[in-house]
Amino acid sequence: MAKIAVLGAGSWGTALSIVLADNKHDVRLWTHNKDQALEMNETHKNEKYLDTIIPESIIAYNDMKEAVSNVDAIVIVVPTKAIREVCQKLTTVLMNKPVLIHASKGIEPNTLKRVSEIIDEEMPQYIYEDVVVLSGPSHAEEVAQRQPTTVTVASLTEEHAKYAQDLFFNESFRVYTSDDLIGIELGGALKNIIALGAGISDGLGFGDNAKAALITRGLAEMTRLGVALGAQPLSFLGLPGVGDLIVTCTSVHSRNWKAGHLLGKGYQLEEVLNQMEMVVEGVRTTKAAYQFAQEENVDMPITKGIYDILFEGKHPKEIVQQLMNRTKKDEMADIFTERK
Ligand SMILES: NC(=O)C1=CN([C@@H]2O[C@H](COP(=O)(O)OP(=O)(O)OC[C@H]3O[C@@H](n4cnc5c(N)ncnc54)[C@H](OP(=O)(O)O)[C@@H]3O)[C@@H](O)[C@H]2O)C=CC1
Ligand SMILES: O=C(CO)COP(=O)(O)O
Repeated sequence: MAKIAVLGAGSWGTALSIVLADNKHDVRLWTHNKDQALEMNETHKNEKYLDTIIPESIIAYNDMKEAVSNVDAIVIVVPTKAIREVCQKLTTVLMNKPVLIHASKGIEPNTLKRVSEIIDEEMPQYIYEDVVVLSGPSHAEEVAQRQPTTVTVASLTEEHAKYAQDLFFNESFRVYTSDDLIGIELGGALKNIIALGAGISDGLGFGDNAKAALITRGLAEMTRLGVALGAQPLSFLGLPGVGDLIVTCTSVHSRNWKAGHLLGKGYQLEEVLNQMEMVVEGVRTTKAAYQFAQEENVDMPITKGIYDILFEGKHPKEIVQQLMNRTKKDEMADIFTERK
């Protein structure tokens, strides 16, 4: 059995800790909030984030140095905007050389870095083994109830992807491997933009046809950007692509869908984010993908429309009109290579 520190005690960090504890690993769940660590150790609950009893074998820590002492693996599960800060702290306290696994889904605006690139940038590579990404259709609420879930892990080395697969794999949590680190990270990040769109569409009162269109054409533009950035196109047909699009665009659990739904109902972005108690990764990732698409000269009309709603104050109905009235085209034209 492995000794594993999970950094980030929100809904996803807690759910992944439960999977690892079910697999009999020694799990240390680190939070930057002292009261939350006390609550979890005393009550075995993390009420703000998950409506589930946490196995007693999971020990919560507020001291990162203690949490990561002599661990074999570290799972980083904080919002993308907190990755740099957590890696900087980790660099000062890490004594051995664990495998790093991350399960965060975002791209950083301005730098346009994926999470594994941020980790590489913030941490000297001699203090960790490798970075593995874990991604796929996996709402924390269902994982914590041991409902059947499938995800994909990817890294630059097969050995470390397989290691992560072994750590998490169990009868309700099926883990596949992939060698496409870029595609698996981008799929999980970019689908959040489309989930915002699906929520907006529902908030406007549109039905299943509009949502199916968003998912399908969203997949086309995710794939276009991904391929331009070096991802394998088939990865977008897998769990972190189509799978995660379906779950996030159609589930009441999705934070991105919920935020989009409020936007579609007419709330302003600031009001929406004030109402959400959990991270809505799609907002920052929309900015990053919009910047990326401009830089790479890739056509991403849905992403641009959502960018305009979020950051340019455009009304969602105006964006729907724009999207529907784009130039006529062949559905599969330049599906992977289209440039503006
Ligand atoms: N929830 C889900 O079902 C899934 C989420 N993900 C991804 O996992 C990542 C985390 O999401 P999720 O758990 O849902 O987010 P939540 O909003 O549920 O929780 C975020 C957690 O990170 C903590 N945190 C925020 N900033 C920092 C910081 N600077 N240092 C340390 N801890 C910090 C928060 O602490 P505080 O309470 O103090 O704010 C909170 O404990 C995201 O990238 C998300 O896309 C991926 C798959 C499924
Ligand atoms: O990535 C997720 C499920 O796979 C979670 O999505 P939300 O952040 O929209 O809840």
